[in-house]
Amino acid sequence: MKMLYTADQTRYQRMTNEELKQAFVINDLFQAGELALTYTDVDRAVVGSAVPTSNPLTLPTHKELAAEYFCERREVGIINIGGNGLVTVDGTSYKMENKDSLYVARGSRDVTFESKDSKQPAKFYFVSYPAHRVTETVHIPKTKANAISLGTQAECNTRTIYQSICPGVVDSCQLVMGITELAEGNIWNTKPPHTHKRRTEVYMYFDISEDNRVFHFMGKPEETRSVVLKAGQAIASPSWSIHSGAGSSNYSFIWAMGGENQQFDDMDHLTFADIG
Ligand SMILES: O=C(O)C(=O)C[C@H](O)C(=O)CO
Ligand SMILES: [Zn+2]
Repeated sequence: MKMLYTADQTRYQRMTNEELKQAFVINDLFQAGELALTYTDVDRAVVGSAVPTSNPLTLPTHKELAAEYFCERREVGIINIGGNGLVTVDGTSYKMENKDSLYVARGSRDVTFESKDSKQPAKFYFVSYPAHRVTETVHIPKTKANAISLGTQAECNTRTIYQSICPGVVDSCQLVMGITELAEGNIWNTKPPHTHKRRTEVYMYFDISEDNRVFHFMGKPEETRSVVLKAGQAIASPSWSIHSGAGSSNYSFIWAMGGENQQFDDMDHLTFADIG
């Protein structure tokens, strides 16, 4: 398991592009036939992916978790961004179509990932946080997520937020997770930007072609930096940092949060007059 140690709110200001990427970006996700895991220092989020091809892949435990099995004291949110697949939790199999979510509760012993067709493999993305109580494992098809439409074409930020793991949909411990999809011709997410000191967040961008990029803005509002990301890369956002992006085309991203509360709307909103 890789470790991601993020930089603090003074040090990031002096970093080069490459140093910012090393401190905040996870860039080894979605390798065919592999399961990847990164343990971060943002609320102890573990960020990973599994792309099963001919064989199923199993969620392993690691020394850093100090646990007999991965979910002994952890919850996991999984979203499939690839072909149809299956996630099996302690003998129960859940069909995972494109953009379906699965919440895996603390105490689940065995978690395995499979693709229906190895030529069009499922691409499972997941984020895990420590969990303080045992809840239930729940499958959330995309159609069951809270769908919130935001933005305007004139401001290039027409988008739909799908909240699939959040209070009212799933009883989770810390985790709040979902997908934001930008409509064609729209490029801005999280506009205007915000922070939320109560929670940290991880964004993973996808559904953008190889020759396009998302310019992700991070840092203290008055001292922002951009990090240029391509499809399949994730970026950790400490509680003091804005997290917003503009793409060279439209795209989607998965956001996941952990921390003090689970209130999606508990944000410290900014205006562009606050951004430097
Ligand atoms: O486009 C948006 O706005 C978002 O997707 C916002 C994120 O979900 C977020 O940052 C929640 O705190
Ligand atoms: Zn946020």
